[in-house]
Amino acid sequence: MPTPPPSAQPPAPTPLARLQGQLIVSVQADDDSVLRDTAIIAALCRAVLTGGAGGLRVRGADDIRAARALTALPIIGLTKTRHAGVDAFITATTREVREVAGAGADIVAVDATRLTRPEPLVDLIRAAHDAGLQVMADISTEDEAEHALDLGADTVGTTMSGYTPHSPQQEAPDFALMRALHARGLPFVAEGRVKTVQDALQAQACGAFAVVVGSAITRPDHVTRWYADALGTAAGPDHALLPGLTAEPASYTP
Ligand SMILES: CC(=O)N[C@H](C=O)[C@@H](O)[C@H](O)[C@H](O)COP(=O)(O)O
Repeated sequence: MPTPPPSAQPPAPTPLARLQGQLIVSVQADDDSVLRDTAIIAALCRAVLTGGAGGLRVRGADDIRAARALTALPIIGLTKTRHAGVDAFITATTREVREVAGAGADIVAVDATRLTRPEPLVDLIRAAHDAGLQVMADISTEDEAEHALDLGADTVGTTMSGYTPHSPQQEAPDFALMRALHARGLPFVAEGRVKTVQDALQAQACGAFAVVVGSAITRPDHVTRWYADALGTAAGPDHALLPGLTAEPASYTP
């Protein structure tokens, strides 16, 4: 039977469509963490892919390239940069959008809050689409979500709730925001302080089309701190590590 012409074939699902219902694992390490090393990030990516992650969220060109070499599953890429005089820090410039695209991400996460920003959000969205990437707009409120989607973002993430002064400061994921987005028919990824399987299930029940879990899976230093603080046994690295060893990254090259 002859192969149908390309136009007759169904279009390939978009990276976001492939993430529907999936667990996305954010594999990032803080700059002052001993885990802040691309080889370690790559090993963590392999571990979570083995465990059943349906996608990855990865920061910085080197780590995105390392993740790309491991999987064809969707990768959400981002940068985190403190820009002089402004507050937005998640992929806030078109140069960084292109850097994330060049490193092989499928989706770019951009700061879509109303924090002060170096470049207009609409320019970031356009740059991403021009580079063939979908856009996940990281927001902290319903209004920010609506605005980002109006400007052409492909989805929003609740990532920034709790990290802007105008959103609720709380330990739990922002389920109220999730419910509000769902009630307005706005597509969203649940992200931010999803710490337990129960949290992830609740996020799904609130209408999330995918759930991102970061620290609870890939930041053992943070998770240990949660337990130690709760038990009242927290000791600093000076107490725990032998002289000469620090909690600083071993071989990080920015
Ligand atoms: C606010 C901010 O900078 N969030 C960052 C965004 O990429 C990451 O540091 C978080 O780990 C990620 O959002 C996942 O969240 P959690 O680690 O809580 O599961």
